[in-house]
Amino acid sequence: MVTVDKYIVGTFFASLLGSFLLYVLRQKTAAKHRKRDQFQSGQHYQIRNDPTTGEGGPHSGSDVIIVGAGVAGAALAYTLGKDGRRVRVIERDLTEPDRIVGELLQPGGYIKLIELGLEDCVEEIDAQRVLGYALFKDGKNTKLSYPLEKFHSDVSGRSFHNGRFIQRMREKAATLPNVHLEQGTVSSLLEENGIVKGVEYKTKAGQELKAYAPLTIVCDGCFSNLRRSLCKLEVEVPSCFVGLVLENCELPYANHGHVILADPSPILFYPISSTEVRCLVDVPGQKLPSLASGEMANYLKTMVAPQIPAELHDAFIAAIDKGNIRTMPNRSLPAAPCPTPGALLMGDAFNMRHPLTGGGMTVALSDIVVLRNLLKPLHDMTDADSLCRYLESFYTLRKPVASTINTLAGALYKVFCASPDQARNEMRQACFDYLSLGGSCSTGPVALLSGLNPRPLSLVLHFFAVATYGVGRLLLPFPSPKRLWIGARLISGASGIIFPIIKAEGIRQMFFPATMPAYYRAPPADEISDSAPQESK
Ligand SMILES: Cc1cc2nc3c(=O)[nH]c(=O)nc-3n(C[C@H](O)[C@H](O)[C@H](O)COP(=O)(O)OP(=O)(O)OC[C@H]3O[C@@H](n4cnc5c(N)ncnc54)[C@H](O)[C@@H]3O)c2cc1C
Repeated sequence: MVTVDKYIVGTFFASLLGSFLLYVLRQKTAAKHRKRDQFQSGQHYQIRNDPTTGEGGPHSGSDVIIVGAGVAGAALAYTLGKDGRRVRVIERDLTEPDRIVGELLQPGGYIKLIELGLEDCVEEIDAQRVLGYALFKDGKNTKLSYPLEKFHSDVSGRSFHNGRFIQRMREKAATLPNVHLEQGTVSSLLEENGIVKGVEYKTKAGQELKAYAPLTIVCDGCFSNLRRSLCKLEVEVPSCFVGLVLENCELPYANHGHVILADPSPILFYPISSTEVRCLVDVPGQKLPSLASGEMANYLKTMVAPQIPAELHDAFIAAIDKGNIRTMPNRSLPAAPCPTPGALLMGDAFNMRHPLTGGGMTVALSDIVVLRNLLKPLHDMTDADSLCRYLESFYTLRKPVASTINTLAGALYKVFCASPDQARNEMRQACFDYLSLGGSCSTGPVALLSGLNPRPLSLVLHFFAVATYGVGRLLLPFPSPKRLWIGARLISGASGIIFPIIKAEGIRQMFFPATMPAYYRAPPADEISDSAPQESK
């Protein structure tokens, strides 16, 4: 009897405790949802205990101003905030972005996300795991898996709605008490004697304000208005992407990106949620068929639809008929900084590559890791000149990762485009067949593309292995003068593709970074301190 009583009393208290825990959990979840809703409507943000609002005067409260809270700005704000910096972020629009960019994060980028402590930002957004690519050409296809065997089981690519990912990062950054996120459009950098002291911006209410900090990091994206004085502007626009969302369809290879080597240029498909597939159709040049006149819908139906896998055809046509067709220019901008005391460029404002390989976010996140490590030992950043000299090493240290991803994107885009030139088409076919060989012929290039092994030398070796493979096939079993000639043009065409890109990246920085003096630059002595900012909890 006593045992039964004990059992009843025990059960009573256990259920009481259970109900209490359930209540606490519910309250927490409800608060989390309320906060998420506020974030999505953009109402949440406000400056907390920030003395620099308005004309606060030089460096009165922030260590760093970040312009733009997109992929780079939001991740950077969290990273520097976590390291104890007082960060002020000014973003033009804090509502959830709705864009066709930055939807596939390569596994190399996901690893950087882990290094920054931001990996939970791809959770709760219906992100999809990406395990590799499938390549389609002339009715044949081949599956190229990411070489993930040596990594933690959680590591893979992730694809998602860009806006949801960004909103999660903004939300996480704003949880830090020393990060202040506000809505405003920065109109100019405030410069005194060649040193950037801060920014001038307009608030949502139309008020014009100034903000000051020892370091201003400009992350205002691909259409940056502020980069003009901070880098050499050599933006190229080789093509545009036309974006559609396909619903209710299954990709031929689940959890894979799909690249169709179509005519005139590639078409991409990848999942962005459990029910949606993003399609990006590349259109060479800058002039697009008109959306308004229906020319675009006609182009997609007559020129593109016949080239896509049959499984996707109906959903593709339905997406065109639904009418939500978006376009974006595909820009490339080699990193060519004009080091300026008090300011730094990051993200697409600084460096862009063709988005065919989905490398932009990986480069941005990798750059943030490099910058974080450089800034970590610094206590005081007020000596703008010595900080600027020290940060020149950033441009060299970022090179192995950034230049490999950039070069591959530019070269692959050119190789994957159809061409009337027979030598170029041989190279395109050789590339498809080389990747289909499997083994290191597929894992090597995929490791480069995914950011898992971003080594410039490996890139050049694989690129010329493809060209040699193409020439070998032309010459075997019996070379003819015509085939010899095509082979020679193939090699010269391959060189003509890759060498200008490498030159723009900087041969020495790319292949021999350790020979650059900036590589060894030490932090300014009087700015290092034992009491460097502490990590925020
Ligand atoms: C069509 C296309 C598809 C792409 N797909 C991929 C992909 O699948 N994977 C991948 O890794 N990369 C992809 N990229 C590249 C990727 O989108 C970028 O590399 C990445 O978004 C760069 O982040 P960012 O923070 O520099 O710019 P953004 O994410 O664009 O953020 C810039 C932010 O600055 C704000 N801003 C701008 N001006 C001001 C101002 N004056 N004041 C205040 N705020 C301002 C903007 O509102 C915005 O929030 C793609 C690019 C294109 C063009």
